[in-house]
Amino acid sequence: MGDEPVNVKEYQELAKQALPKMYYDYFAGGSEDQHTLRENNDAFQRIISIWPRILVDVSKIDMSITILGYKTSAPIMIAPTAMHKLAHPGGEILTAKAAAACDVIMGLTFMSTCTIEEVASSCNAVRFFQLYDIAWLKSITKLPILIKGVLNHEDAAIKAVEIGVEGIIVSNHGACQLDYVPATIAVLEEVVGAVQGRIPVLFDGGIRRGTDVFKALALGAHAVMIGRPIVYGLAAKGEYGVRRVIEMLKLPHSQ
Ligand SMILES: Cc1cc2nc3c(=O)[nH]c(=O)nc-3n(C[C@H](O)[C@H](O)[C@H](O)COP(=O)(O)O)c2cc1C
Repeated sequence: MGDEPVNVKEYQELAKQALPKMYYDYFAGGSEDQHTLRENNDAFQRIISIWPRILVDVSKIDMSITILGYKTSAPIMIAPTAMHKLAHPGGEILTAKAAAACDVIMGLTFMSTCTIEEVASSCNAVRFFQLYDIAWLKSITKLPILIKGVLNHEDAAIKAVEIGVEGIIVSNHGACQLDYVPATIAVLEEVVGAVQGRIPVLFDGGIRRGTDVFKALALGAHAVMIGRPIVYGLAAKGEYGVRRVIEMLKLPHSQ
Protein backbone atom coordinates (compact mmCIF):
# COMPACT_ATOMS: atom_id res chain seq x y z
CA MET A 1 0.00 0.00 0.00
CA GLY A 2 2.92 2.30 0.87
CA ASP A 3 4.17 2.49 -2.72
CA GLU A 4 0.70 2.99 -4.20
CA PRO A 5 0.72 6.05 -6.51
CA VAL A 6 -1.32 8.84 -4.95
CA ASN A 7 -1.82 11.19 -7.88
CA VAL A 8 -1.72 11.39 -11.67
CA LYS A 9 1.84 12.72 -11.65
CA GLU A 10 3.03 9.58 -9.91
CA TYR A 11 1.11 7.42 -12.40
CA GLN A 12 2.88 9.33 -15.18
CA GLU A 13 6.25 8.56 -13.58
CA LEU A 14 5.39 4.84 -13.38
CA ALA A 15 4.21 4.88 -17.00
CA LYS A 16 7.51 6.40 -18.04
CA GLN A 17 9.37 3.54 -16.37
CA ALA A 18 7.04 0.89 -17.81
CA LEU A 19 6.87 1.99 -21.45
CA PRO A 20 9.50 1.90 -24.21
CA LYS A 21 10.79 5.48 -24.58
CA MET A 22 9.30 5.85 -28.07
CA TYR A 23 5.80 4.98 -26.81
CA TYR A 24 6.06 7.16 -23.72
CA ASP A 25 7.25 10.13 -25.80
CA TYR A 26 4.33 9.60 -28.19
CA PHE A 27 1.78 9.69 -25.38
CA ALA A 28 3.33 12.37 -23.18
CA GLY A 29 4.62 14.74 -25.85
CA GLY A 30 3.01 17.60 -27.73
CA SER A 31 3.73 19.25 -31.05
CA GLU A 32 6.79 21.36 -31.90
CA ASP A 33 8.08 23.45 -28.95
CA GLN A 34 5.38 21.97 -26.70
CA HIS A 35 4.38 25.47 -25.60
CA THR A 36 0.66 24.67 -25.68
CA LEU A 37 1.29 21.37 -23.89
CA ARG A 38 2.85 23.25 -20.95
CA GLU A 39 0.18 25.94 -21.09
CA ASN A 40 -2.65 23.40 -20.87
CA ASN A 41 -1.34 22.55 -17.38
CA ASP A 42 0.07 25.92 -16.31
CA ALA A 43 -3.14 27.81 -17.11
CA PHE A 44 -4.98 25.65 -14.57
CA GLN A 45 -2.44 26.57 -11.92
CA ARG A 46 -2.98 30.29 -12.55
CA ILE A 47 -6.62 29.91 -11.48
CA ILE A 48 -5.96 30.20 -7.79
CA SER A 49 -9.10 31.23 -5.98
CA ILE A 50 -11.52 28.49 -5.03
CA TRP A 51 -13.89 29.81 -2.38
CA PRO A 52 -15.14 27.02 -0.13
CA ARG A 53 -18.58 27.32 1.50
CA ILE A 54 -19.18 26.09 5.02
CA LEU A 55 -22.41 25.21 6.84
CA VAL A 56 -23.68 23.53 3.69
CA ASP A 57 -25.32 20.09 3.90
CA VAL A 58 -22.94 17.74 2.08
CA SER A 59 -24.30 14.49 3.53
CA LYS A 60 -25.70 13.56 0.12
CA ILE A 61 -23.58 14.50 -2.87
CA ASP A 62 -24.79 13.60 -6.34
CA MET A 63 -22.34 14.39 -9.13
CA SER A 64 -24.24 12.39 -11.77
CA ILE A 65 -25.24 13.99 -15.06
CA THR A 66 -27.15 12.92 -18.13
CA ILE A 67 -25.35 13.87 -21.29
CA LEU A 68 -26.33 12.89 -24.84
CA GLY A 69 -28.83 10.49 -23.34
CA TYR A 70 -26.27 8.69 -21.15
CA LYS A 71 -26.45 8.86 -17.38
CA THR A 72 -23.03 8.87 -15.82
CA SER A 73 -21.99 9.01 -12.15
CA ALA A 74 -19.74 12.04 -12.57
CA PRO A 75 -19.16 14.70 -15.25
CA ILE A 76 -16.02 12.91 -16.39
CA MET A 77 -15.48 11.13 -19.70
CA ILE A 78 -12.52 9.36 -21.29
CA ALA A 79 -11.09 11.21 -24.31
CA PRO A 80 -10.19 9.32 -27.47
CA THR A 81 -6.42 8.86 -27.54
CA ALA A 82 -6.27 5.76 -29.76
CA MET A 83 -3.44 3.25 -29.57
CA HIS A 84 -4.21 2.13 -26.02
CA LYS A 85 -2.70 -1.17 -27.09
CA LEU A 86 0.72 0.53 -27.06
CA ALA A 87 0.25 1.28 -23.37
CA HIS A 88 -0.95 -2.20 -22.45
CA PRO A 89 -1.90 -5.41 -24.30
CA GLY A 90 -5.69 -5.36 -24.72
CA GLY A 91 -5.60 -1.71 -23.67
CA GLU A 92 -8.89 -0.62 -25.23
CA ILE A 93 -10.86 -3.41 -23.58
CA LEU A 94 -9.22 -2.83 -20.18
CA THR A 95 -9.96 0.89 -20.40
CA ALA A 96 -13.56 0.19 -21.41
CA LYS A 97 -13.98 -2.17 -18.45
CA ALA A 98 -12.53 0.40 -16.06
CA ALA A 99 -14.84 3.05 -17.53
CA ALA A 100 -17.82 0.76 -16.98
CA ALA A 101 -16.74 -0.06 -13.41
CA CYS A 102 -16.39 3.64 -12.59
CA ASP A 103 -19.59 4.47 -14.48
CA VAL A 104 -18.06 7.02 -16.83
CA ILE A 105 -18.38 7.37 -20.59
CA MET A 106 -15.60 6.47 -23.00
CA GLY A 107 -15.12 8.23 -26.34
CA LEU A 108 -13.68 6.31 -29.26
CA THR A 109 -12.05 7.41 -32.47
CA PHE A 110 -10.96 4.17 -33.98
CA MET A 111 -10.18 0.75 -32.66
CA SER A 112 -6.98 -0.85 -33.70
CA THR A 113 -7.01 -4.16 -31.84
CA CYS A 114 -10.71 -4.86 -31.45
CA THR A 115 -14.00 -3.92 -33.04
CA ILE A 116 -16.09 -1.00 -31.90
CA GLU A 117 -18.85 -3.48 -31.00
CA GLU A 118 -16.52 -5.29 -28.58
CA VAL A 119 -15.68 -2.09 -26.78
CA ALA A 120 -19.18 -0.65 -26.99
CA SER A 121 -20.57 -3.79 -25.39
CA SER A 122 -18.27 -3.23 -22.40
CA CYS A 123 -19.27 0.34 -21.62
CA ASN A 124 -21.27 3.36 -22.70
CA ALA A 125 -19.21 4.32 -25.72
CA VAL A 126 -19.78 7.51 -27.64
CA ARG A 127 -17.95 7.72 -30.91
CA PHE A 128 -16.12 10.95 -31.78
CA PHE A 129 -15.42 11.73 -35.42
CA GLN A 130 -12.83 14.04 -36.88
CA LEU A 131 -14.65 14.99 -40.01
CA TYR A 132 -15.52 18.34 -41.47
CA ASP A 133 -18.50 17.54 -43.67
CA ILE A 134 -21.14 17.67 -40.96
CA ALA A 135 -24.09 17.78 -43.36
CA TRP A 136 -22.91 14.55 -45.00
CA LEU A 137 -22.29 12.95 -41.65
CA LYS A 138 -25.75 13.90 -40.45
CA SER A 139 -27.22 12.29 -43.56
CA ILE A 140 -25.69 8.90 -42.83
CA THR A 141 -26.14 8.52 -39.06
CA LYS A 142 -28.60 9.14 -36.31
CA LEU A 143 -25.81 9.13 -33.73
CA PRO A 144 -25.24 12.41 -31.89
CA ILE A 145 -22.48 14.46 -33.53
CA LEU A 146 -20.06 16.58 -31.52
CA ILE A 147 -17.41 18.92 -32.90
CA LYS A 148 -14.06 18.59 -31.14
CA GLY A 149 -11.40 21.29 -31.23
CA VAL A 150 -13.47 24.45 -30.73
CA LEU A 151 -11.35 27.25 -29.27
CA ASN A 152 -13.22 30.49 -29.91
CA HIS A 153 -16.68 32.06 -29.91
CA GLU A 154 -16.99 32.31 -33.70
CA ASP A 155 -16.56 28.57 -34.21
CA ALA A 156 -18.75 27.83 -31.22
CA ALA A 157 -21.69 30.17 -31.69
CA ILE A 158 -21.80 30.82 -35.42
CA LYS A 159 -20.68 27.51 -36.86
CA ALA A 160 -21.21 24.68 -34.40
CA VAL A 161 -24.52 25.79 -32.92
CA GLU A 162 -26.06 26.90 -36.22
CA ILE A 163 -24.98 23.80 -38.07
CA GLY A 164 -26.98 21.76 -35.58
CA VAL A 165 -24.53 19.47 -33.81
CA GLU A 166 -25.43 17.92 -30.47
CA GLY A 167 -22.45 19.32 -28.60
CA ILE A 168 -19.01 20.83 -28.84
CA ILE A 169 -15.75 19.94 -27.19
CA VAL A 170 -13.39 22.75 -26.22
CA SER A 171 -10.11 21.05 -27.02
CA ASN A 172 -6.73 21.59 -28.64
CA HIS A 173 -6.41 17.81 -29.01
CA GLY A 174 -4.06 17.62 -26.07
CA ALA A 175 -1.64 20.09 -27.70
CA CYS A 176 -0.80 17.43 -30.29
CA GLN A 177 -1.64 19.56 -33.33
CA LEU A 178 -0.90 23.28 -33.87
CA ASP A 179 1.54 24.56 -31.25
CA TYR A 180 0.95 28.03 -29.73
CA VAL A 181 -2.83 27.74 -29.79
CA PRO A 182 -4.22 28.82 -26.40
CA ALA A 183 -4.64 26.62 -23.37
CA THR A 184 -8.15 25.23 -23.42
CA ILE A 185 -9.05 26.37 -19.88
CA ALA A 186 -8.16 29.94 -20.94
CA VAL A 187 -10.83 29.98 -23.68
CA LEU A 188 -13.57 27.93 -22.03
CA GLU A 189 -15.51 30.89 -20.63
CA GLU A 190 -15.59 32.62 -24.04
CA VAL A 191 -17.00 29.52 -25.73
CA VAL A 192 -19.55 28.86 -22.97
CA GLY A 193 -20.68 32.48 -23.22
CA ALA A 194 -21.20 32.17 -26.99
CA VAL A 195 -23.13 28.90 -26.79
CA GLN A 196 -25.49 30.25 -24.11
CA GLY A 197 -26.65 26.83 -22.98
CA ARG A 198 -28.06 25.81 -26.38
CA ILE A 199 -25.94 22.64 -26.59
CA PRO A 200 -23.61 20.92 -24.10
CA VAL A 201 -20.03 22.19 -23.95
CA LEU A 202 -17.49 19.52 -23.06
CA PHE A 203 -13.90 20.32 -22.20
CA ASP A 204 -10.49 18.64 -22.31
CA GLY A 205 -6.80 19.50 -22.05
CA GLY A 206 -4.50 19.40 -19.05
CA ILE A 207 -6.79 17.95 -16.39
CA ARG A 208 -4.59 16.22 -13.84
CA ARG A 209 -6.40 16.81 -10.54
CA GLY A 210 -9.89 16.85 -9.09
CA THR A 211 -9.54 20.59 -8.61
CA ASP A 212 -8.91 20.94 -12.37
CA VAL A 213 -12.23 19.18 -13.00
CA PHE A 214 -13.85 21.55 -10.51
CA LYS A 215 -12.34 24.61 -12.24
CA ALA A 216 -13.57 23.53 -15.68
CA LEU A 217 -17.10 22.87 -14.36
CA ALA A 218 -17.08 26.20 -12.52
CA LEU A 219 -16.20 27.95 -15.79
CA GLY A 220 -19.21 26.39 -17.48
CA ALA A 221 -18.23 22.98 -18.90
CA HIS A 222 -21.00 20.39 -18.74
CA ALA A 223 -18.44 17.61 -18.44
CA VAL A 224 -14.71 17.08 -18.88
CA MET A 225 -12.72 14.51 -20.79
CA ILE A 226 -9.44 12.99 -19.69
CA GLY A 227 -6.75 11.91 -22.17
CA ARG A 228 -3.20 11.12 -21.03
CA PRO A 229 -3.94 10.30 -17.36
CA ILE A 230 -5.95 7.29 -18.52
CA VAL A 231 -3.03 6.08 -20.63
CA TYR A 232 -0.65 6.53 -17.68
CA GLY A 233 -2.92 4.50 -15.40
CA LEU A 234 -3.20 1.81 -18.08
CA ALA A 235 0.55 1.59 -18.71
CA ALA A 236 1.39 1.57 -15.00
CA LYS A 237 -1.20 -0.82 -13.62
CA GLY A 238 -3.60 -1.96 -16.35
CA GLU A 239 -7.34 -1.84 -15.67
CA TYR A 240 -6.75 -1.18 -11.97
CA GLY A 241 -4.61 1.85 -12.81
CA VAL A 242 -7.31 3.33 -15.05
CA ARG A 243 -9.88 2.85 -12.30
CA ARG A 244 -7.67 4.51 -9.72
CA VAL A 245 -6.99 7.50 -11.99
CA ILE A 246 -10.71 8.00 -12.60
CA GLU A 247 -11.46 7.64 -8.87
CA MET A 248 -8.77 10.19 -7.99
CA LEU A 249 -10.13 12.71 -10.47
CA LYS A 250 -13.64 12.27 -9.08
CA LEU A 251 -12.35 13.56 -5.73
CA PRO A 252 -11.93 17.32 -5.44
CA HIS A 253 -8.92 17.02 -3.14
CA SER A 254 -6.67 14.12 -4.21
CA GLN A 255 -3.04 14.45 -3.12
C1 LIG B 1 -1.37 9.99 -27.85
C2 LIG B 1 -2.60 10.78 -28.15
C3 LIG B 1 -3.41 10.42 -29.23
C4 LIG B 1 -4.57 11.15 -29.50
N1 LIG B 1 -5.35 10.78 -30.54
C5 LIG B 1 -6.49 11.47 -30.79
C6 LIG B 1 -7.34 11.07 -31.85
O1 LIG B 1 -7.09 10.11 -32.56
N2 LIG B 1 -8.47 11.79 -32.04
C7 LIG B 1 -8.79 12.87 -31.26
O2 LIG B 1 -9.83 13.51 -31.47
N3 LIG B 1 -7.99 13.26 -30.26
C8 LIG B 1 -6.87 12.59 -30.00
N4 LIG B 1 -6.07 12.98 -28.96
C9 LIG B 1 -6.49 14.11 -28.10
C10 LIG B 1 -7.37 13.61 -26.94
O3 LIG B 1 -8.63 13.15 -27.41
C11 LIG B 1 -7.66 14.72 -25.94
O4 LIG B 1 -8.20 15.84 -26.61
C12 LIG B 1 -6.43 15.15 -25.15
O5 LIG B 1 -5.58 14.05 -24.90
C13 LIG B 1 -6.86 15.81 -23.84
O6 LIG B 1 -5.77 16.34 -23.18
P1 LIG B 1 -5.02 15.59 -21.96
O7 LIG B 1 -4.24 14.49 -22.55
O8 LIG B 1 -4.16 16.66 -21.38
O9 LIG B 1 -6.09 15.12 -21.00
C14 LIG B 1 -4.92 12.27 -28.67
C15 LIG B 1 -4.11 12.61 -27.58
C16 LIG B 1 -2.96 11.87 -27.32
C17 LIG B 1 -2.12 12.25 -26.13
